[in-house]
Amino acid sequence: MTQTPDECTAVEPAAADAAAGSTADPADPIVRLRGAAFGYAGRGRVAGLTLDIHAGEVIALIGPNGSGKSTLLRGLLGLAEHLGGQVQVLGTTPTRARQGIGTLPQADTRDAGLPVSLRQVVAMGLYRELGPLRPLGSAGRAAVSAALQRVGLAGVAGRRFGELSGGQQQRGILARALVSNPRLLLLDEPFNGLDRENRDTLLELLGELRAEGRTIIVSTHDLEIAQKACTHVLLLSAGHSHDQPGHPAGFGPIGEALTLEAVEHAFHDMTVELDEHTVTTSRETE
Ligand SMILES: Nc1ncnc2c1ncn2[C@@H]1O[C@H](COP(=O)(O)OP(=O)(O)OP(=O)(O)O)[C@@H](O)[C@H]1O
Repeated sequence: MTQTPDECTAVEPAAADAAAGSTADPADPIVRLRGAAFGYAGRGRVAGLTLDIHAGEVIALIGPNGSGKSTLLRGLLGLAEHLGGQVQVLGTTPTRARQGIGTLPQADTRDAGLPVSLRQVVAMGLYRELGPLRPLGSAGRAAVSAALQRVGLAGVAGRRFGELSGGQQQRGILARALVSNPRLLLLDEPFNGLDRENRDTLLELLGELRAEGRTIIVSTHDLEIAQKACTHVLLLSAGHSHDQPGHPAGFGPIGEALTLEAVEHAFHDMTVELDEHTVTTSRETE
């Protein structure tokens, strides 16, 4: 990952889309942002993003609540509004790139009550390619089985998704993200609420995915995960007031950019403590 100066003036999203176009070169970065801003209802929630993420890099996305981590991940999928700057994902626009991206949204955004089996949940990861009404076919079924095997859940494939433990559901959603063999994975706090065993399993899996050369952006508050599984860190800081968008506070290889000073800078109005492996924060005014 290289950090470049914010040399590109913001352009209209439509112009950025046209620029992204179909001229993708395999050597191009997987994600290229130039002064990018994302938000909702016309209001920027994260802005000033200028960076390149290259194939095989695993980025830990760290920042206080509300700094825009989820908004950035959603922006890369075309699900949050692109409000300025240039955005290129897999050589094209986020919306067009979406099919090539595996995602794991935050646990609280999922509907675990749906009457579907784990196998059906994982198969949903193929519907963007297949279309929802097309049968999976033998290749699709084999991909679903392989993804379930990979996350250690082959034995519970037929169980109703909502009956699985939180850790199993999380691994199931990761299988859904992996089933289409994506080049880019966007994982939003995949370790939240996991017990030690599930956390270790996921950490090991992340290491394997990294070794395979996949590009991954993973938001986390867990520094041990950042240090063990990631090659780079992007620190986001919240705006100084509620009206201001979050913005980058540090960016680079883990060994250089993930320091206590940098984390304190990102969590600027909070007291930061690093326990065994987690960033714990409290408001200075508390
Ligand atoms: N769908 C939405 N519509 C409007 N505002 C939103 C929406 N989702 C998030 N926001 C707002 O955008 C800001 C950034 O939120 P976001 O969820 O991206 O932060 P985050 O860094 O991921 O936080 P957390 O660590 O709590 O998940 C917050 O002020 C939040 O209230």
